[in-house]
Amino acid sequence: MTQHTKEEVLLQATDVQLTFDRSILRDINFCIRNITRPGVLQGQVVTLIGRSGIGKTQLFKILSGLQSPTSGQVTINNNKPVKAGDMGVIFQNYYLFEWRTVHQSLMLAAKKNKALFGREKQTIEQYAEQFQLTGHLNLYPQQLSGGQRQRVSIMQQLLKGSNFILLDEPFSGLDVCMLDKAVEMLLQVSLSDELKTLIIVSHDIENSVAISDTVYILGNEPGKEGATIKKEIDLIERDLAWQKHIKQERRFMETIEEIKACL
Ligand SMILES: Nc1ncnc2c1ncn2[C@@H]1O[C@H](COP(=O)(O)OP(=O)(O)OP(=O)(O)O)[C@@H](O)[C@H]1O
Repeated sequence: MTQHTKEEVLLQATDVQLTFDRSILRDINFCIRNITRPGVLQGQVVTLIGRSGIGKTQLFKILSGLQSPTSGQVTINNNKPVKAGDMGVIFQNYYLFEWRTVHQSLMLAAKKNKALFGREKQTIEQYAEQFQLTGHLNLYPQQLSGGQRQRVSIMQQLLKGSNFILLDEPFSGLDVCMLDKAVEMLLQVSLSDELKTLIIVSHDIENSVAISDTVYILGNEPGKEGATIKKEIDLIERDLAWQKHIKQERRFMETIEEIKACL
């Protein structure tokens, strides 16, 4: 197993319940901790998996502070209840301001981040190079491909300085080639900054697990209404985390089969 330590709590969900006309989510408890490895500073990548209609989007909204649970709470950064705006949220359609150029949108995001004061332009250029968008900064969103829009959305959140980035179906609508690039890019984001925590909600089990260190499977338990965390898989303990070509390994495929059997 890769040598590592789990340190302070970054996010905690405690007894989260969500009820509409029936129970949707119940007894959701989990904790995301900062992980350190000797000589490596990096963030966490957590994936939430569950079959269609189970409650992933509802949990995503609760984690991002966009919806209040019926009871229970989600706290971040030393026990503060999460509120809308605390998290960088990247929705499936990569919403961008269509009337602004990429550079204008990115500048707006950078200006919100006091830590970048005076270095906004330079930081945008650095990220644009890293995300292969240098030649696209003066284009409007409608002139970009799906993959490029996705990269601009992620850059926006990084520039804003969001330490938590929630991604709803980050792999949908991407072709096979772009998929590999998206996986690589998210891995790069998580490995490039110890403070970033990526929380991914996805149907794409292979690709999301390939970049995660923890997987939570949301599901129903027999005789109980409402979904809960049925299983937590620690990919670090299984030595499946942080490896670029993990998808080709048999051990990885076995874990994927285990997850599918749990859905
Ligand atoms: N406003 C609402 N009122 C009542 N029930 C709702 C409401 N919004 C969602 N639901 C129900 O909550 C459940 C969970 O929905 P959710 O969108 O979270 O599922 P999901 O796991 O994200 O599904 P998918 O993978 O298909 O997107 C569904 O059964 C849905 O019908």
